[in-house]
Amino acid sequence: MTRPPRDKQPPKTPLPNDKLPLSDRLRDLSSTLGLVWRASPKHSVMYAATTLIASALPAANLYVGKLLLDEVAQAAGGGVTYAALLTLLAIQVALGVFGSLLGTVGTASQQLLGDSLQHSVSRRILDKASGLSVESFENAETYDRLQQAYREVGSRPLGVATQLVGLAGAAVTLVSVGALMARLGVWVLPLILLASVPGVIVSNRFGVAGYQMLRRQTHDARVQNYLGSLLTSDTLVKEVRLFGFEGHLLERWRNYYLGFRKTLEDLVRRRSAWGFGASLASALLIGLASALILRRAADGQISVGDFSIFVLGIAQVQATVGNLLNGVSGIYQNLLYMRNLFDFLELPSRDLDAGEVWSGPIDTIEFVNVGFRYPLTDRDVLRGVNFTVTRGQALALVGENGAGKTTLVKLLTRLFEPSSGTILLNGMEASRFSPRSVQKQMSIIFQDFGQYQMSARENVALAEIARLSEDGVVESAVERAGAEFVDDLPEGLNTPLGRLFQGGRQLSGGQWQRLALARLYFRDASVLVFDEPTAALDARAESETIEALRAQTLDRITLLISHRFSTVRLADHIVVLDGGVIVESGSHAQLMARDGQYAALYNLQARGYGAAETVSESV
Ligand SMILES: Nc1ncnc2c1ncn2[C@@H]1O[C@H](COP(=O)(O)OP(=O)(O)OP(=O)(O)O)[C@@H](O)[C@H]1O
Repeated sequence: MTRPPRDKQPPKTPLPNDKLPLSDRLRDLSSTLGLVWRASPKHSVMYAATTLIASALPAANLYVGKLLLDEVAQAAGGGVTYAALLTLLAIQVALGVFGSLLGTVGTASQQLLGDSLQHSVSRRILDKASGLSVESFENAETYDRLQQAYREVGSRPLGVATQLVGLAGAAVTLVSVGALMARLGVWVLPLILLASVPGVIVSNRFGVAGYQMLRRQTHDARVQNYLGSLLTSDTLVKEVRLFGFEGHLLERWRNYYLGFRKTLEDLVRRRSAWGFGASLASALLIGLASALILRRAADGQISVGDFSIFVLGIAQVQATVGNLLNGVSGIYQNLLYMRNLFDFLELPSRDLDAGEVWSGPIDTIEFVNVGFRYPLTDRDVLRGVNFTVTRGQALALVGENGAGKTTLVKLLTRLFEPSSGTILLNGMEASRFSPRSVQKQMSIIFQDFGQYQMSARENVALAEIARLSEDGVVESAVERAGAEFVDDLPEGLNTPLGRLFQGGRQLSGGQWQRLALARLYFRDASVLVFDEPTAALDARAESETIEALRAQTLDRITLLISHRFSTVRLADHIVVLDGGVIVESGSHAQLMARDGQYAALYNLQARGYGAAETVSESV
C-alpha cells in the first residue's frame, strides 16, 4: 500500500521572483502594508499624516519667500510698511517651526513603527519555523529561504511603507511646487521634470541587478558563512587546531569572497558609467531650462520673487521627482525582497495536531512493508521493512553506517511519514492519529542529542516542560540516568550549563549524555528510543546504564540502536539492517547460531577485544 507523504515538499516558485506579473506584485504590496498596519496602527497613521502634511510645506515656503523678496524689492521704491515685512517673516518662521515639529513626530513614529515591525515579523518567522516539519529542515532550499527571510526582517517592510507614503508626499509636493513654477513658462517644468528621469532609470536598473546578484549568491553566501562559523566555533576549535585545517577553511572562505567581489566590481563599474552619463544628460536639460528663464528675465517678464521660485524650485522639483521615481523603483525592489519573506511564510506547515488523539500506552508497534525515500532524492533508504515489537520487549537495530537505523527511528517516532507501507500501533494505522498525541507516548535520546545552554534542571525538564517545577521529578530522572554529578555543581540543578553565556559550567561529553538520558526518563512514555545511548559513556557507566535500562524498561517498548554488541546482545530481538533492508532478525542466540552477518560483525568486535586482551596479557 502506498501513501503519499503527509507533508509535501514546498512548491517551487513557478516563475523567478523578478518576473512575477504585476498582479502578484500588487498582492505582495497589499500584504506588506497589512504587515505594517498590524504591527502598529497608531504609529502607521502618525507617520503617514505627518509626512503628507510636511509635503505641502516646500510650496508654502517658496511662495512666502517669493512674497517677501518682491516686497523687499518694492520697499526700495517706498509704499511697503515694516509691519507687512515682519508679518511675512513671522509666517515664514512659523512654517519652519511647524515643519520641524512634523519632522520630529514623523521620525519618532517611524522609529517606533520600525521596531514594532521588526518584532512582529521576527515573531511570524519564528512561529513559521516552529510549525515546519523536520523534513523541511533537511532541505537546503528551506534554509536559503529562512536566511533570506531573516535578512529582510529589519528594513524591507518598513521600506515599502515609508516609500509608499513618501510617494504620496512627493506627489503633493510636486503638484504644489509645480503649480507655482508653471507660472514661469510652459517649458520650464517639463524640462526640469525630464532632467530627473535618467538618474532614476539608472538607479532602478542597477537596483534590480543588485537584487539578482544577491539572490544568486544566497547559497554560496551560506556556504561562506558556514566556513566562517567553523573557524569561530567553540566546539570545533580542538579538531580544527589539531588537524590544522584553518588555512584550508580560510582559503575556501576567501575564494567565495573573491567570487562575490568580482561580480560586485563589475556591477559597480557599469553602474558608475551609466550614472555619470545620466548626470550629464540631467545637467544639459537644467541648463536649457535656465537659459529659457533668463531670456524672460532679460525681457523683464518676471519678478525677483518669481526668479527665486525658479532657482529654489529646481532643486525642490528635482529632489521630489527623484524621490517619486526612486520611490516607485524602491517599492518594486523592496517587494522583490518581500517575496522572499512571503515565500518562507507560505511554506506548508505540518499540523502536528491533525488526526485523532492517541491516548493510553502503546503496546505494540508493527512495521508492515515500510519504505522511505528522502525528499528530492532518488534512492529508497528503507525498503520492505517488517517487524513487530511489543510491550516489555527490547528491540535492537544493528547495521553499518548509513544502513538506515536513524531513518527507521524517525519514521517510528512520526517525525517523518513512510513513503510506502504502514506502521501499526496497537493494530491501528499510526497515520490516523495526530503525530503530537502519538509522540507524547514516546521518549528518545538521539545520537546528536541537544546540549541546551540553560540550567541542568531545564535540560532535563524540556521533555515535559509543564512539569518543570513539580517536586522531586527532575531529581528522580537524574537519579535514574545516573547523572548525580549535578549535585556537585555550584548551584546543583539550577547551575547554568554550557560556555556560551556568562557563569555557565561546561560538562564532559558523557555528562551531557547522562543529562540527555535523564531527559528521556523524565517523560513518562511507553516507548523509549535509545539512539547510541552509550557512545559518550565510559565502560563502567555503559554497563551501569544498560543494567538500569533493562530494569527500567520492562513494562515498556524499548528500541535501541548501538554499534556496541555488548549492549545489543541484551536485547530480546535484534534486527540487522543492510542498505535499507532487513537481512536478519532474531535473538542474539538465534543470530549467532545462524552464523550470518550479525555473527560475523559480533565476532569481529569480540576479536577486537580478544586481541586487546592478548596484547595486554603479553605486556
Ligand atoms: N536528510 C537526508 N536526506 C537524504 N538522505 C539522507 C538524509 N539523512 C540520511 N540520509 C541517507 O539515508 C541513509 C540512511 O541514513 P541513516 O542516518 O538512517 O543511517 P544509520 O544507519 O542511522 O547510520 P549511522 O550508523 O551512521 O548513524 C544514508 O544513506 C544517508 O545518506
